[in-house]
Amino acid sequence: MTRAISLHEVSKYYPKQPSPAVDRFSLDIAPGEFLVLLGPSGCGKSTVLRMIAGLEDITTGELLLDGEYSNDLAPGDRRMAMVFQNFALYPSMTSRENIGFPLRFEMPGEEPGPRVDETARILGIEEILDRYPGQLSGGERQRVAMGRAISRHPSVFLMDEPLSNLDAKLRSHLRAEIARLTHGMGVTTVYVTHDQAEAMSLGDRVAIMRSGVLQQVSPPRAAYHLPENVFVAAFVGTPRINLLQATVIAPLGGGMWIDFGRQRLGLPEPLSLDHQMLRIQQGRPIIVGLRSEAVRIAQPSQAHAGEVVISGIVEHVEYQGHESLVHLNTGSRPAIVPELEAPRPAANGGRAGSRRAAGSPGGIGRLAHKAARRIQSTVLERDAPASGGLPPRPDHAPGRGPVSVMDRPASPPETQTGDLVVRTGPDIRLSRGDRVPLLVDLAHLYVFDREGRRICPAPDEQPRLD
Ligand SMILES: Nc1ncnc2c1ncn2[C@@H]1O[C@H](COP(=O)(O)OP(=O)(O)OP(=O)(O)O)[C@@H](O)[C@H]1O
Repeated sequence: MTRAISLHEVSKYYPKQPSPAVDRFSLDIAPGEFLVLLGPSGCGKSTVLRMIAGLEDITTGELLLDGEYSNDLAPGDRRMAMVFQNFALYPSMTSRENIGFPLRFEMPGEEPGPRVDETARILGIEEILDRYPGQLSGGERQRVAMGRAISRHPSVFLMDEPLSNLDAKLRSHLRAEIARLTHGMGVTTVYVTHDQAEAMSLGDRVAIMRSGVLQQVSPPRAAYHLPENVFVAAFVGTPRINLLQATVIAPLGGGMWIDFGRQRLGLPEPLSLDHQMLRIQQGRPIIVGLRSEAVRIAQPSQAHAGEVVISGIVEHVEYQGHESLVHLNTGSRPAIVPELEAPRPAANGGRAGSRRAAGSPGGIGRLAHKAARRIQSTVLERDAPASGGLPPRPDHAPGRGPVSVMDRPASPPETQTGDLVVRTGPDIRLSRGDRVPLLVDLAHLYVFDREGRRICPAPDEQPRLD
């Protein structure tokens, strides 16, 4: 039997800790669902998992299992099986004994052999049943650990970074195996990871946490395409989304631009509904998000409808075999999400940046409060645009831009990293200092407000996932 799990406003305070490890966490997990808890180290994922398992007391809030209040239910009565990162096998027992051990308690008087054999068949580990953990590879040990969980026929699997001790190839192989197994068995699974690629490939839904606070729960595609805030946008996706500080310029006479300091993006007219909504941001700082698929290096003559032209100067080309990542300087100021990266080194030894506390949105009701909790201190901003060899500020009308193809400035810029990373084919030949035209696809433009909330595409819009 598989079961529903509901957490209502669950908080966890550890002794002597000033702030909660988990802060008013609410989530409903459907029977048979594969739910991934995703977030950076220390954000409270394992604590949530352990509260579901009954290994950690809930300080405030409610845990419901199949609708029944279960905060005080003993771990052994929850019919849940856990798989940990460190395999947790008994070294003096063979694989067969490790898998059969919990069954001796769950099915007293019954011979565990048939269940162990059935499990070994499912996992393809019949060959190693008589070996001890010390005689197994990491991947084999983790299979045995999973076997021990599966053989119990639990109603819920709780997995805490079960693959993080394995090498990349094995991880991807076992990931596929876990997906196949859990979906095949239809057992509710809660899976903790800090690896966004793992979360995206495994989860029916992904719950993204930051500093104990749930940021967004959605299917992986929505987490990628419609991140609710800048933290989610930055955490999900590889290469990481480009985040640039900008302002909206919308003169009364018409037209609208997004101004990055040295360059502007002209929004095509007639303005889309989403872009019209940006008018209220006029003059306020915003954060623009451009995923790598939103920008391409190409001649302006190749621009499709909805693409506008800016330019950038090549700082560095990262060859990756199947593609290259081109780091460019567009003269913009990156916005940095604190937990996810150290501030990038400033150009020419300039100041690294100043932390500005994100303002509270003020008491405009519960939703606003909730949103504020999600996004507190979301972004750092780097003070000055990178200097040296910057592209000129284009004098362009909406929808048009400067055309300057790979002309090499007399003295190349001295910046160490760019503000924009663009994906290209592996064969592109570029050198540091080349100026290249960039086509920005406005259909893939994200805009976040000063507090990091997504404002474009508008939040209440139906997902447009094409
Ligand atoms: N037993 C404990 N006593 C005090 N603080 C704790 C305890 N366990 C966890 N914490 C703290 O609670 C916060 C959340 O920890 P938790 O292990 O849930 O995070 P996590 O997201 O699972 O991190 P990781 O991915 O590194 O395991 C952290 O700040 C951690 O230091």
